Amino acid sequence: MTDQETTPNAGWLEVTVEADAESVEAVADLFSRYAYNQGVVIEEPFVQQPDGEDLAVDPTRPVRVSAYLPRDERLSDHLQRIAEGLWHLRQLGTVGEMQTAERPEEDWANAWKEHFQVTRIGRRFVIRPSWREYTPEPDDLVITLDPGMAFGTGLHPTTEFCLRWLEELPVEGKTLLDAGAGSGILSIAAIARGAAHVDAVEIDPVAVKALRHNLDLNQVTDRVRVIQGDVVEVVEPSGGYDLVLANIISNVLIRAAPTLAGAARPGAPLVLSGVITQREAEVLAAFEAVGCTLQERRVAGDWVSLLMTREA
Ligand SMILES: C[S@@+](CC[C@H](N)C(=O)[O-])C[C@H]1O[C@@H](n2cnc3c(N)ncnc32)[C@H](O)[C@@H]1O
Repeated sequence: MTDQETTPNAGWLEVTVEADAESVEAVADLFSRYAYNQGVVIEEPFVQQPDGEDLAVDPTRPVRVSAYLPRDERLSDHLQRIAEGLWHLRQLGTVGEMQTAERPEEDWANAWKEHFQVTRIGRRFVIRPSWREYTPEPDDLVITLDPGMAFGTGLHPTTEFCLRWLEELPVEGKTLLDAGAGSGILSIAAIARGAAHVDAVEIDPVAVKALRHNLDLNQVTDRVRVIQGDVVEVVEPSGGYDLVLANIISNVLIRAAPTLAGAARPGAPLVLSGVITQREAEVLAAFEAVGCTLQERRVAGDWVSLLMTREA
């Protein structure tokens, strides 16, 4: 967590819901409106393979979304609103019943932080939560993160897809667009791989705060420009980027396809992530319609990532 100036003292109510992949972001958004410092934990049933190669999601474990609500005079009102919100979300997807658990005040620090361990992704990237020690191996590219409420701890398959592409694609000396930058994890990773410059676009002001903080932590503020706003409105469709990264939900990707395709220089790759398999065909069609060609697709459980190139 970032910016925890004061912590309420009356204890916490932890609320948890299990949801399908498509509903997770909406549930997390709902919880974040009432959670302390808008913090939400998403536990993806994702397991890292020992050989570091393949991604795998454990289908026997559901996705869990949880948050800590302060035990204050607004609690019952907030629970009511969450219950209403969950009811609406159940009309659209699979969202389980809300579970609650009392948490004493002293659980707070650990409850947040125990979820985030030092994690190796691919051969070289190591995600280090800012409160954990890590001694790097010679080739490691360490990304120090304080995820706060922003998406992007490296633990989510959609982020991992992008990190693996970043390890494989030519990045050195290039100019990148990170559309939907969240915590800034991909922008920082790109700079660690030798990118010359990244434009990091993020719509959510709370995420932008975490993003700036993480750029500071990694001392890359001079090479990453933060642009707050909707990617469709703030990105130049003639941007001439050498690589476009977009880990955003399908609806936004589809809407932003002309902008993102235009932003890539002719022949440049676009990495699309955040796509659930049910929406893959629509996302693909949207990008093909604006002159992009599929090069490769990777799948992990319900999630798919597409590597496309803009026509030369
Ligand atoms: C799935 S997260 C990805 C975060 C990070 N890039 C990663 O790979 O882990 C998607 C991010 O896109 C942001 N976002 C959603 N719609 C957007 C839009 N129209 N323009 C810019 N950012 C957007 C969200 O606020 C969220 O932080």
